[in-house]
Amino acid sequence: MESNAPSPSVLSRLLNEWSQTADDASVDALIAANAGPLPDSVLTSIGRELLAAHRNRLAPVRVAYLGPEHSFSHQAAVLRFGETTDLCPVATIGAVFESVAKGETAYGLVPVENSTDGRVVDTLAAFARFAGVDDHPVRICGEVPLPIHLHLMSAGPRSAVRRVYSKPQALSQCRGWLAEHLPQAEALPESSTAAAAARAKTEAGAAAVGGERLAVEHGLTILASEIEDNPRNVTRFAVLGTEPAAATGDDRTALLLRIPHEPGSLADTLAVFARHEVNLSLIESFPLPGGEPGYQFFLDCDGHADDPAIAACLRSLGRVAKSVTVLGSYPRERN
Ligand SMILES: O=C(O)C(=O)C[C@]1(C(=O)O)C=C[C@@H](O)C=C1
Repeated sequence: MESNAPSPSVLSRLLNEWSQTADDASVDALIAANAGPLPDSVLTSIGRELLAAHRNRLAPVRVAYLGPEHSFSHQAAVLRFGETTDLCPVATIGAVFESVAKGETAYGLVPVENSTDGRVVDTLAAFARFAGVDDHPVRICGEVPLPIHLHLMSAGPRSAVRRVYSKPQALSQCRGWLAEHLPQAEALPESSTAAAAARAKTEAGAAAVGGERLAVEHGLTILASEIEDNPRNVTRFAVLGTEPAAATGDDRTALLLRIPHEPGSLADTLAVFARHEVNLSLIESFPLPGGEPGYQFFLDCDGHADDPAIAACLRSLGRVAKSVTVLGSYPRERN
């Protein structure tokens, strides 16, 4: 019987022809020209996978993420780097930074902030720790906004659930639902949603909160779907790397500022952004290391550090702040 499926050699020719000249912008162009029948989301996945497969054949890439497999960090890594990339699960967010810093992996994926729950403390703590190290090579070179849908899953029935495990951020994103629908259950922390699912599989009376794929992989039953308190729940991941990303005209810059611990110092700092007409999209205060009095601040602003306006703003900041660390400039992704 004749098959309509292209042979592997046709596929690899296709792969070569399209991806030899293609880059990330080509995937966007593919979507812009899409007249069906495939939906944009499918075409985006195909384009990205082709590109990733070709790049990996030329120079294999390793990427660290908070595992185990099928965590949201894993999903973000697949979205950004494709299934053919060597995706390496590690146990903590700090270990993702270490892996990139030591050159064990070229990139890392870490969650930075969630639209319901706010900042991810472990990530900011790692940035704060590494920013103090001279010549530290880890920087942000991209972002991945990922819609987060949370499901309650268990090996037993809902009436038997006494403990609900997940990463604290995921538990917090559905704390209203848990309080209303499972008031008898104790919410307990795990190192990731994927680790929580593994535990729910073996522990009687335990359930996990995580992504749909985890239930499939661990043979758990979904007891309640989409339990996130905010239906537009999105987590923004940072892509860590050691090479700076070039300016695209639609970029974001992440900064860590240490400012004098005295009245008016934060106001003076913010006035610099206003004077240079630079828009801020995030500001988070964070304690200084070693219990020193005062705070350090994480800020995201629109633009690239190489843009003249941002470069001038950074020079002025250098005059009011004790230290200014550019954590990275990278293309903005819209979700
Ligand atoms: O535990 C996971 O699955 C993760 O990838 C971590 C993480 C986070 O810490 O924010 C990522 C996305 C969701 O917000 C929940 C958990």
